[in-house]
Parts: sequence; structure tokens; C-alpha cells
Amino acid sequence: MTRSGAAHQPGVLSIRPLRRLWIALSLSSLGDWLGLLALTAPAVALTAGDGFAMQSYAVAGVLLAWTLPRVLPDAPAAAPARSLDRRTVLLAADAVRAVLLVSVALLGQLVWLVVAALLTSFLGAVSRAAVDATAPGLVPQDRVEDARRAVRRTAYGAAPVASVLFALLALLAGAVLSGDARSDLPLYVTAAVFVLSAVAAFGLRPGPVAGPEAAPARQGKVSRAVPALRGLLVGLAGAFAAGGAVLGVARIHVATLHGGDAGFGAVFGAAFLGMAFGVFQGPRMLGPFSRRRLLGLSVVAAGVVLAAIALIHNLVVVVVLTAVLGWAAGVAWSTARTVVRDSAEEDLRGPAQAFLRSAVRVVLLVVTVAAPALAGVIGRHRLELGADSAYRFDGPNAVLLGVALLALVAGLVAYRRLDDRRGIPLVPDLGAALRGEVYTPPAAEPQTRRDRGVFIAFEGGEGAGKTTQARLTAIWLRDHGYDVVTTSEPGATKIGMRLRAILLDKETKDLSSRAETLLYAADRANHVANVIEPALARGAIVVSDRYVDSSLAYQGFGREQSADEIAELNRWATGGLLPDLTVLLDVPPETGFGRFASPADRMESEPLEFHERVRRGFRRLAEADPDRYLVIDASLPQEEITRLIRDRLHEILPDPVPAGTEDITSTFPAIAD
Ligand SMILES: Nc1ncnc2c1ncn2[C@@H]1O[C@H](COP(=O)(O)OP(=O)(O)O)[C@@H](O)[C@H]1O
Ligand SMILES: Cc1cn([C@H]2C[C@H](O)[C@@H](COP(=O)(O)OP(=O)(O)O)O2)c(=O)[nH]c1=O
Repeated sequence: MTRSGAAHQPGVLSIRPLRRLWIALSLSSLGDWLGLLALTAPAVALTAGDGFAMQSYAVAGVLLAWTLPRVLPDAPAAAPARSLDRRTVLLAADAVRAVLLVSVALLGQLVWLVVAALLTSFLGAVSRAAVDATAPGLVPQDRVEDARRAVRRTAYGAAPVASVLFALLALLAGAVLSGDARSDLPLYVTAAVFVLSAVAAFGLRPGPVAGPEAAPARQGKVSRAVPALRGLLVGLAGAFAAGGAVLGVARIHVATLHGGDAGFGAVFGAAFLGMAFGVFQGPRMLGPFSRRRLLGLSVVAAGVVLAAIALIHNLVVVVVLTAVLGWAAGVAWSTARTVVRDSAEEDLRGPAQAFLRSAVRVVLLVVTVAAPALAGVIGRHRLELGADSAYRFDGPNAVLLGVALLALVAGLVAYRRLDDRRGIPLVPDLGAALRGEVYTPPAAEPQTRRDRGVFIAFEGGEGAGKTTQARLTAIWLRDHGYDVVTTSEPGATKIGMRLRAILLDKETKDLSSRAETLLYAADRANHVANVIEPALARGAIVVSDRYVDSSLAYQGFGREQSADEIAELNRWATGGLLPDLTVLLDVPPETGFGRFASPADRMESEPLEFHERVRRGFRRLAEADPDRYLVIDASLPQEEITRLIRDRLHEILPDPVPAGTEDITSTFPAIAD
């Protein structure tokens, strides 16, 4: 909704002061990326006579120098930006960078090259910090996020432009220049871009570097509230490690493929262009298909493509596949954003995305530096394949192949962790999505299932939210046309109500643990015979607030009696009836008790240790039979719990509700309470 609303507003860049800042940023970002490419060229040229390993280390050294200021916490870069005038900061950062790049060309010294790369990158970070802090202050409050996004897009969007420019310069230099002058040309051009950027910065109005600071993402809190976060992190780390490996070894790998600077620029540009396309296309791709599955698949695709890049010795193929790899990583990134949007509370989406963004950046940069260094250690190898044929398998090939395997594993792990359509086979699911449909599997044993109905039990300690969630589940199921019977223990039948009075009345004294167990079992026997079985027999869905597991946890673990004996007793009492799904709402007893004000009944009055044993008991039961349980952290917000339950119910309902229809049905007025 907010998205379509935003589309009608004029672009955020129509706000004049922001547009000016944006022009300065565009040039400075172009210089930034061009500088990275231009500085790696002399690393190879200056070590031309020193062998493959030395060349690899020199490239790794320049990348490390360039990377360091960007993985360090923002503080050192942000400090000068915050204490000075923003125009001065941007102007000075540009001017000094121009001088640094020219000095590298003039001095032709490896050590100075690395130092200059470090300083250039640091100034880039200072300049970015100044822009980041300034941009939000230049727009109205409700456009702050748009302004941040425009800044981010420009900063990364400059990368492919810089790559194309670099490749053209390399071609030009190759045609008209010779020797060192070839790698010097991009340095001079970058310096010129920084001079232009300084001129644009000069046109800015001076002003303090102000504006709201982005709140740092607190991973602990965020990952607890966004359960998908770990799966997302694993997947994205795989995809971006794959990207980082290609960028890191590109310089030396392309040289073995006789590509030179132009080839390097092409690989770099292909990665970023592909990625931009993937980010754009991700949300539009395979509409009816599960986003979580798509994320896992795109990471697996990144791994497979990287393996091909590692093994095929052809520059054109490498460039094309690098674009595909960038695309897969882009799809993974934008899909992860969608998953966060769909699974996190509104106020946690920003922090969760910020956390993922910084994690991805660290992975990308670390792998980019480590890859060429490792390639240098591995060195060059030839596999002799016969009398006159051999296969090159150098450091870059080995590193790329290794990272490809890691990305594959990460993709598979992410797929498994995030899968929200468990039990539904992937191939027909994907096939249906390609035809624009949601796949609905043929119901297993249709007759028996439909005839029998479905039994869902809610379990957990006091105040875990069982009653709340059981009720919401029943409303939701009825909205979808199911015949639903809600019930609870103890006390769902007339006899049961009497038993309940005995069991929960604080005046009840001298009730032995065995008698208590038998009374709960008696209540249950009556409940099954008179309520649950008849409902299941007519095909209804039964939603029960507590069932056998409560006896195992409270009378077994809580009262420290044999859980096996209690299970046996209850098997007899219920005729062996077990729920199709047990939703365990797991919460520390203190949290649960903190949720009510009403006076405690006989069971609730038991000491805290009792309730802690009960909680452990429930968890143990769930661990022993994971397929039949859905364990949910019940300290999560209520809506998040409700969503997790619905996701799981989709899988076991006799006539599954296709995930895609959810949006449609929820537009009907539904009784929410
Ligand atoms: N996820 C939740 N977070 C915070 N409070 C909740 C949550 N779920 C339920 N509650 C509140 O906690 C109290 C107990 O919930 P209830 O569903 O009666 O728990 P139970 O049946 O497990 O004892 C109610 O006041 C309810 O509104
Ligand atoms: C069904 C069942 C409940 N109990 C206890 C747990 C609860 O303290 C109490 C049921 O009380 P109830 O008022 O239904 O509370 P809640 O909302 O927490 O379910 O009975 C057992 O000890 N064994 C059982 O088999």
C-alpha cells in the first residue's frame, strides 16, 4: 500500500538541495569505484617480474588497503565528517584523493600504492559518512528513507559505470600508449573525476553535518524477533562470498585468460550490472512461488555458476557467467528484503535489513581480499592430461571452486532453514510457478483424511498464549470455510467441569499426585469420547487448548512421576488418539505469569521450579517427535506467532489453502475477535 502511494509522489531528487548533494555524490562515487579499479592495475604492473604469487599478494594488498576503512566501524570515518562543515569535508576529500592518485602514477612505488589505496578509501568513507548524515536533513521527515535509498543506489550504481569507463580507458590505453603509461591513464582520469567532484562539492551550500543518525541494529533483539534472520544470513553470506571471490581474483584470473585491464573492467562491470538487474527483478520473479524457497535456490544457482566460472577458461564465458552470478546474488538480496518485510514487525524491518546489509558487506569485502591472497599461496598448476594436452588449475581456479562449494552448501542450508512449504516437492512447485500458478499437491489418502478431520492441540505453560492462539486459529479456519470445533482441557464436558473444579480449586487438599493424574485422565477420556472423536468422525477440525502432553509435562515432569506410565495410562484413556499437530508455545514461566493479574489456581500456585520442570518437559516431548510439533517462542509478538502457526497449518489442512489466496481472502471483512 505504502509502495503504490509513494509512486505517486515526485522523485525525492526533485528536492533541490538533495539533488545538488546527489550530483556531488555521483561523481565522488564514480571516482571511488574507478579508483579501486585503477589502483589494482599498477599492483600487477609493478610486480610484473616477480612471479604469480607476488602479483596475487600485491593485488590482495591493494584490496585489503581499500577494504579496511570500509569494514571498520563507521566511527573513525564519521568523526571528521561530523565535526566539520559538510562542504569542506566533501571538497577536501575529493581534492586530496585527486592528489593521491596522481602521486601513485608519478612515484610508481608498490608501498606507496598500498598506502595511497588505504588513504583514498578512507577519504571515500569520510565523504560517504558526510553524505549519509546530511541527506536525511535535506528532505521532509517522511522522505528520509527515500533519500537514504537514493544515496545507496547512487553509491553502488556508480560501480558498473566505473567498470565500463575503466574498460574503455584500458582499450584506449592499449591502442595508443605503451608500458607503465597504460596503467597510469586510469589513475589520471580518476584524479580528473575527483577534481570535477570537488567542483560540484564547491557548489554546495555550507552547513553542518547533521541529521538523524541511523540507530545501530542490535542483532540479538532482531534475530529473536525475526526468526528467519539466521537462514537469510547464511544464504546471503553464500551468495556474496561467491561474488566477492570473483571480484577478488578477477584481476589475476583475467590476466591468465589474456584479458588485461579491459577484461578486468568487463568482469567487474558484469558483476555489478547483473546484480542491479537481479535486485530489480527479484520481487517480480515467479510471483506465486515461495520467496523463501526462491532465496535458497538463487544462492544455489550462484554456487553452480561460480563453479562454472572456476572451470571454464574463456574470458567471454567468464564475463557472461559473472553477470549471471551477480544477477543471482541480486535476486537473493532483494528476496531476503521481501522475506524480512513479510516476517518482521514493522519497527524491526529497518534494523533487520540494516543488520543484513552490514553483514553482507563484511562478507563481500573479507572474501574479496582473502581470495587473491589465497590464490597466491596456492600458486600455478597444470594437470597433465596426456601426451600433449594439459589443464590449467591455478590458485584462482581453486579458490573459486572452493567458494562455489561453500556457496552451494550455504544455499542448501538456507533453503532447508527457510522452507515454508515443507513436504511439497520442489519441481512441481517450481513448474506451477513458471505457469503462474500455485502448486497444490494431490491430498495424500484423500478419503481417510477428509473423512477423519484434523486434530490440533495447543500446549505450553501458564500465560503462554494458548487460549489466544487457539481462538485466533479457529477464527481463521472458519473464515476459510472449515468446520471447526474449539475445546479445552480440563473441563470440556459436564463431568469434566466437576473434575476441573476439584482439580483447580485451591481448597482441594490431600489430592495425591496419582489421584490428580487419574482425574486429568478421566476428564480426558470423557473429552475424547464425547467431544473430540465425534467431531473428528464428522470431518471437523478440532482445536484443543491442552491435551495429553499437559499431563506428561505437569503430572510427569512437574510432579516428578514416570512420564512413561502416564503416557500408557493416557493411551488407554484416549484409545490412543494423538493430535495431528501439537503447537507448543514455549515461554519462560516468569514471562507467562507476568501476563495475568487474576488470582492463581491450585496448579498455578505451584512454585517456580515446578513450572520450570513443566517447561523442560514440554520441550523434551517436542524434541522426541519433531514432525508432530510446532515449537514457537511464545515471547514473540502475538501476530508473529499467529503467522507461524498459519504457515504450518497450510501444510496439514485436508484441502490446503494455496498460499497465494491468503491476500485475496484477507480483503474480505473478517471477524477478528
Ligand atoms: N504473544 C503474546 N505476547 C504478549 N501477551 C500475550 C501474548 N499472547 C497472549 N498474551 C496475553 O497473555 C495473557 C494470557 O494469554 P492466554 O492466551 O490466556 O494464555 P494461556 O491460555 O496459555 O494461559 C492474555 O492477557 C493475553 O492477551
Ligand atoms: C489438561 C491438564 C491441565 N493441567 C493443569 C495446567 C493448568 O495449570 C491447569 C489448567 O488450567 P486452565 O485454567 O485451563 O489454564 P490455562 O489457561 O493455563 O490452560 O491444569 C495439568 O496439570 N494436567 C493436565 O493434563
